[in-house]
Amino acid sequence: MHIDATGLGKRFQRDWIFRGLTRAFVPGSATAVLGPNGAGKSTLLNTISGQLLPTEGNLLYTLAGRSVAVEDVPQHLAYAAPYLELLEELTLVELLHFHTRFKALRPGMSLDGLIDLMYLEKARHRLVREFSSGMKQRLKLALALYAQAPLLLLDEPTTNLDATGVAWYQEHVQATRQGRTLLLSSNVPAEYAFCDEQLLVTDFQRIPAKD
Ligand SMILES: Nc1ncnc2c1ncn2[C@@H]1O[C@H](COP(=O)(O)OP(=O)(O)OP(=O)(O)O)[C@@H](O)[C@H]1O
Repeated sequence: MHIDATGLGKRFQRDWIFRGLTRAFVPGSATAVLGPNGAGKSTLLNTISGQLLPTEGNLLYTLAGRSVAVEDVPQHLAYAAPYLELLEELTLVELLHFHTRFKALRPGMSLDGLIDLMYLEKARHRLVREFSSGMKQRLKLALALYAQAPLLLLDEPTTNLDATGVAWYQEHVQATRQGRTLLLSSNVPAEYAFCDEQLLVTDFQRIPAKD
């Protein structure tokens, strides 16, 4: 998906979180959205995903040469973030069946294939609520990475992962990023080292107020 942000700004009450952001995000690119805690990385991802309305500026989405209305962006989007919860009252297999009714897996990937690559074969019939935080994170990431979605947003993707989990993430993000538009919010170099673009949110916080 091609995304054109023009003069994008977001304000909560009187505070501008970012302002004057003009940038294109293109298929095949991976952009690391960087900045210290509270800088506005998640706010920017949520604005680009269409879940938060910008206070000013425009976002235009184009897919295969056709414009996409902001309300239709979710159907083209896969999003993994610490604040997006899993349905923990389901078993792993139940959750995968439920989730993939709304968000199909990419061609060639099956539910069993996904369970295998997450190393969760023994947990097929366990409630997700009983998973460790690292198992839950691998599940969130696998659902996003292997979704059939041209726009991929990852917020702090290695949260709760140990060194093996981080290596697993690096392998699978590389295996699935081709042709997608990827934005990744992070403070951890191991998460974003592969990204070809960087966007420092604090660069968009010193814009003089017009009002
Ligand atoms: N719904 C909201 N209403 C008011 N203020 C908000 C809201 N959401 C976020 N903020 C504020 O916006 C600022 C940016 O928050 P955000 O979560 O985007 O930062 P972040 O860079 O992702 O931080 P972190 O690295 O800690 O995850 C913070 O000051 C936060 O308190």
